[in-house]
Parts: sequence; structure tokens; C-alpha cells
Amino acid sequence: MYSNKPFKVTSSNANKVGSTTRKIRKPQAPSSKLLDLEYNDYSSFAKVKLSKFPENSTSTGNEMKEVCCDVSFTPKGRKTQSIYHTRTPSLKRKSDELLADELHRNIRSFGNIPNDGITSVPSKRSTICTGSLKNFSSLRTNQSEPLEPVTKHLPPKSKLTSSEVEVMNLRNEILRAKIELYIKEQIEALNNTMQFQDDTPEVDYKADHNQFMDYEEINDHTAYKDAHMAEIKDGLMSIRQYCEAMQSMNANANLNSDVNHYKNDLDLSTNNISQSHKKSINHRKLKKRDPPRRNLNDQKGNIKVFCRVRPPVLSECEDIADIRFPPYSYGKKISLASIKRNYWGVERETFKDYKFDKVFGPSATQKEIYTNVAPIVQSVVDGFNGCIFAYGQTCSGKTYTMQGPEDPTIYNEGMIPRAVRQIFDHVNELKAQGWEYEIEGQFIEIYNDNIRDLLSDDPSNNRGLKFRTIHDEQTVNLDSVATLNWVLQMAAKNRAVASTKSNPNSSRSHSIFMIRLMGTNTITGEHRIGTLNLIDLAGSERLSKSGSQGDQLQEARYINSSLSHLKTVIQGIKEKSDHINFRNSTLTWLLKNSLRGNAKVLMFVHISPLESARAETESSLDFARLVNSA
Ligand SMILES: Nc1ncnc2c1ncn2[C@@H]1O[C@H](COP(=O)(O)OP(=O)(O)OP(=O)(O)O)[C@@H](O)[C@H]1O
Repeated sequence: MYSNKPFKVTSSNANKVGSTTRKIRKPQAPSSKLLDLEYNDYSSFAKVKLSKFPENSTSTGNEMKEVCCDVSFTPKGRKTQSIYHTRTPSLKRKSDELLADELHRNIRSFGNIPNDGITSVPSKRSTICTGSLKNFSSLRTNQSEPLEPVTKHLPPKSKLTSSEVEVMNLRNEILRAKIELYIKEQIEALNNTMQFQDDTPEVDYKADHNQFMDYEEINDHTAYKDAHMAEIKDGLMSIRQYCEAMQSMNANANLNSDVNHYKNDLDLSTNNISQSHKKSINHRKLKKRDPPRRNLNDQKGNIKVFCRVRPPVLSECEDIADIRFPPYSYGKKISLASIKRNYWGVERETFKDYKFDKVFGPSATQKEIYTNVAPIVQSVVDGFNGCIFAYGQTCSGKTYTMQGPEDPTIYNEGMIPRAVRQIFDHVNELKAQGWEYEIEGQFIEIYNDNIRDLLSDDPSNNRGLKFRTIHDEQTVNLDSVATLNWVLQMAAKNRAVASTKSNPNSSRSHSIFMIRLMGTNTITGEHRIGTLNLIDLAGSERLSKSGSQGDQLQEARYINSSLSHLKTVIQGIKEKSDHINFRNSTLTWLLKNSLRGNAKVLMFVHISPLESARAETESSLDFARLVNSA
């Protein structure tokens, strides 16, 4: 009956809340490292006691404090689960030593286990419990009396204390308010969409690509509207599920009737949506094209922020963070969800929301990403400066976005090859209007604050050259796709990479691919010069976590310090400071002309999907938010 295996719980339950499937995370409390339960209903919170808990126990007297068993337990309406070990939340606040003492006392008093029969490793809570239970279970198998079923000890509804009832009622109130809010938002979003469908003229992007970075205007408009409508429908579906989940909970009768009322509203809205969608499609067919609706670039600052969350790989599936993209966000919002438990063990979901110019989830393709940045590239051909930089912690997918994977195909190649091809195509198109272009490319890296030429046969020769003008580096005449491929191969070969704890192929430098276009119109004599910087920043990393030593530690320090100078400079720009010190690091010095003036700058913040990277994720998102408001 008892398992001698270390009882590490691996599965977890899914719990529907709102529009998203919520994975219950094991909170910080030591108990929950070992317990896998659904907590969304207070009555199913496992409070269990030992079957022979002696009255004269030296423990604190809380009978619900601990359970050591391997019995099945069926919370109301849910599938059977095994509980191995839990304690009341009050133990949360005790130190490891106290916790160890407490456990030992309880187990000894229950099974008359001698002192030396319990293995203890006080600094690791889960290990303490494992050791204790192993011993405990081997003794318990000889006893005739089985453990009582856990369900027997669940607090019956009538025995709930007044404060517990109060908590339950409050929770229900909150959930009810949430439903109301969700539905209102959905219906509002729906109204906006319908309005948007009717009012928005179609846009000819090629006619005015200065509308850069407004993805509503970049993407095919019709496709966008259809996708948008689908999003709203998804949202309504989620709300419906939310209502059903609420009904299945043991909520009071009033609430159920309210939910029914909302469900009826939803049915109506869904019908309206379908009809309005059909109407709008017919209406759209009759519309003729008007000039662009607005120039987003004029309304907002020159620095825009996109956010991309990379997909997890198979080995990371146990460590996924709860990152959400609500359906009503129009692809601009990202939320970091976390679960907090109060003293009574009641869980509360908290969200940290961020809004950017565009948010790409893990399923976004390289093509989709590029479609959204293409207008910047196009504007460079027309004589503007552009700068796209990938920012984010190590192993968040920056190099993947900028260059693509190690062996790229036409489908997953990164932004750099796509940008060069677009430039070639656009330059060819302009030939008919008398334009002739010279295209130059440079690929450099900033390694330990020094500039190195990635196209040189021996890039290490360039170490030690600080604040050089970039014109001293090797410039390649980008005249064909073959030259471009050579450039990319040389850069990949020469770039400083190393295997770190987080990434076996971690970039240890900031790389900058510069394309300079000089155009002359042979008919009108007009000249244009535009420069595009495509920057793959090295990933920030926590020195304590990365475990870097020697050269890698030095590299990490340079990386972190240059990124910190970048933050300071951007903050200075945001606050319109009189003096911004660009010369603090080579990176900021090189980006000087790209960050100020009228250059079009896009910061692409990259996010790891992992829970263990939550702190870095928050820090990256906080910085991106700062830039977004610049
Ligand atoms: N969108 C994506 N789709 C598929 N795989 C991805 C994606 N983004 C990243 N990866 C994979 O994740 C791993 C880490 O990505 P990458 O090397 O680009 O991270 P990075 O942020 O550049 O890291 P570092 O700063 O350490 O160089 C790589 O194996 C990469 O192929």
C-alpha cells in the first residue's frame, strides 16, 4: 500500500479560469512541492489528518497539519488523485529547521519510530519529507489499521468557520465581477470591431510605406479583419466556458441565475457577430480604396517595441510559465500570470500586464515576423535610417529571429537574409524609374566592448579597437544573393559563441549587420542615402545563475554592463535629458545616431517561455515597457 519511491509529484491539473487553461503551479509553500491538487474550490482544499494522531502530541495541536499516506482521494467532481503529503498553510512561515523538527515529532508520535529511524536533510524540505516518509511507510505496512480515506477529513460545508464562509462568498463575488468584466470587454471589443470593419478604409501600403510599423496597416487588411473577428469569437467561446466552469462550482443559486443570464447575452452576441461579419464582408466588396487612415509614426515616438515569446522545446515542458495573450488584446498585450495563496490557502491569480506595439506568441512564424518589420527595410531604400535590435535574456530566441536557425531553410530563415532580399527586389523595381543603387554591407561584433570585424579572415586581430569609426571595417559590395550568403556564413563562423548553462550556442557578443544604400536617379539627379542596422544583442544573464567563470564571467560582465548603459541612454532619451553619455560603452556609441534623430527604431524584446526564467522575463518586459513609453 505504501510507496517507498521518493514522492515527487510530476503531473499537475488543469483548471479552466476565464479564457485560458490554468495550470496550477506549485507555490512556494513547502507542502505544495509535494502536493498536486486543484485549489480552485475551497472545499476541495486537502486538509487531512493522520488516523492515529495522539492527543498528547508535542506538536502545535493542529490536527490538520500533516498527512503521510498514499491513498486515493476524489475531490468533488474531479478525477481521483493520490496525496502523498501536505501540511496546513501555517507551516509556510516556519524555517527549515522548525519544519524538520515538526515533521519528525509528528511522524515519531504516530508510528513510535525511534529518533534515528528518520533521515533528515534540514536544508531541503522535500528531502526531509522523503526520508521521513520512507521510514514511516515501511513501519506502517505492518499495521493492520489502514489510513482513513482522505475525503472523510475534508471539512463539511456546515462545519466551515464563519471566516471561511466569508472567504468563499468573497471569492464568488470576485468571480462574478470577473465574469461581468470579461463579458463587457468582449462586447465592447465586438462593437469596436464592427465599427472598425465599417469605418476603416482599405490601405495601399506600397503607396506610403512611411506608415511603418503599424501592423494593422502592414498586413493584408482583409485577412487582419477576418483574423480579428475570429479572435473575438474565440473570446466569446472562452467566456461561455468560464460561465460553465462557474456553474459547475458550488456557487450559490443567485450566481447561477446570473451566469445563465450572461450566457443568454452571449448567445445573442454570437449571433450578432455572425450576421455583422457577413454584412461587413458584403459591404467591403463594394468599397473602393481610400488614402491611408493615419500615420502611426507621427502619433507615437520613433522607437517602437515588438515582443516575441519563443516556443519551448520538449525537454522544457515541465517548466512552462503561465504567459497569456488575451483574445481581446488585438495582439498587443501580454500577461504574466502567477498564483498567490493567502493564509487560508485560498488561491488568487495575479497578472502583470504589458502592452507593446505588437506581441507575437510562440506560434508566430519567421515570415509573419518579417511582414511586420518589412516597412522599415523599405523605408531605408527611400533614404531613411532604420535600426532593429533584438533584446532579451540568454536563450530567448534573439539570434533565431535575426539570423534564423543554424541550418536555415527558406521557411525559417531570419530577418537579415529576408531584409537583404527585399532590398534587392525593391532596388530592381526602382530601376524602371531611373534609380541606381550601390549597396554596401558590414558585419561587426562588439566583444568585451571592442569592435571586431566578422568579415575579416581573422576577426580576433581587431580586438582592442574601441570607438573606431565603423568605416574602417571591411565593407562588402552586396551585389548578389551569393555575396549575401557568403557574408552570413563568414559572420556565423566568426561570431564569438560559447556553450553556457542556458544555451549550448550562446552569443557572447553584440552583432551588428549594417546595410548602406546610396541611390542616384539618373533621370532627375536626385540622391538618397539610407542605413539599416540589424542588431542581435548578446543575452543578459544573472551571473549567480549562469555559473560563468573565467573568460565567460568576464564576457558576461561586459554584456551586462553594456546593456545597462543602453538602458540608461534610453531612459535619458525618454526623459529628454540635456546630456546623454553615449560614450559609456561601444554599443551605445555605435547606436548613437540610430537612437536619436529621425531614425526608425524597433526594439524586439524576446521572452523565454520558462518559469525558471520568470525574473529575467519580468526584467526584460519592464525595460521594454520603458522603451515603449520613450
Ligand atoms: N521561434 C523559435 N522557433 C523555434 N526555435 C526557436 C525559436 N526561437 C529560438 N529557438 C531555439 O531556441 C534556442 C535558443 O535560441 P537563440 O540561440 O536564438 O537564443 P539567443 O537569445 O540568441 O541566446 P543567446 O543570447 O544566449 O545567444 C535555439 O536552439 C533556437 O533554435
